[in-house]
Amino acid sequence: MRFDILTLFPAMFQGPLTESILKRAQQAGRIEIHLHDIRQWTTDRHRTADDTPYGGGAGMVMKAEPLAAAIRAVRAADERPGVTILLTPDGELLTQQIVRELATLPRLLLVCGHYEGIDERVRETLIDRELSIGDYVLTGGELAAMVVVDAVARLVPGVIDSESIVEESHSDFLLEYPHYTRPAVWEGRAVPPVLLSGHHGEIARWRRAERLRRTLVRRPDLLARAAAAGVLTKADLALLAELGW
Ligand SMILES: NC[C@H]1CCC[C@@H](CNc2ccc(C(N)=O)cn2)C1
Repeated sequence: MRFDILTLFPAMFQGPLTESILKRAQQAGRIEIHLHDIRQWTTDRHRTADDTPYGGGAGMVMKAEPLAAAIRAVRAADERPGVTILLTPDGELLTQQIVRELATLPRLLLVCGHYEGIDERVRETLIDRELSIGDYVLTGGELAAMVVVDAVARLVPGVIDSESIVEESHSDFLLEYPHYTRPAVWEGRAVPPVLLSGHHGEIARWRRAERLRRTLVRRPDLLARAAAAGVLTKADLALLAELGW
């Protein structure tokens, strides 16, 4: 899978995309990440990428010409079809379901805005989808783009071992079961005995019950979505009834 990131600050991506899992995934050729400095497509001496807003008001707006030229040039750089996404607080809220959908694409172009926004005419003509990582405003779209790359890349086959994806949080709307490792007793707190029993069926049932209980307590909204999606078994529903759901 190929990611193209269009930004005014490519250097911001050193670190999250050059360390650990994403670095290894790139070295293994599972994913490609290409950074593009939007200023490369400015044409004036001052390399102007933003300007004052029509209608007045504070702040600056990203100019249409450089951004449009950058998007068109980057799209043309690879024949794989891609979806062009603007990261913005006004966008559709990112969920694991959307992440899974994006992970099936051959290519993603992520546009990182800055200032007060980007010229609306670019949004109307060249942006396919607008996504938000949450209801808060950041200084730029770069951190949001890193979140999207991280969440999507980890679902690309071969990037992480597929077992750990099966029962993680939000995979089926439910939260994760609690995790433990050695020592068996830590500061007087013992690991739940069932996990040391070696009874794999009981362990699976205990973990499923923990996922349901934690989701009920912490994120009842997700439980409703799980029920609507039909991912709750009869056993799940019986247990939830016991828990008062
Ligand atoms: N009008 C402000 C807005 C104009 C366009 C550029 C963004 C950059 N900042 C962002 C980007 C994304 C998110 C998010 N929640 O995904 C938050 N903040 C700021």
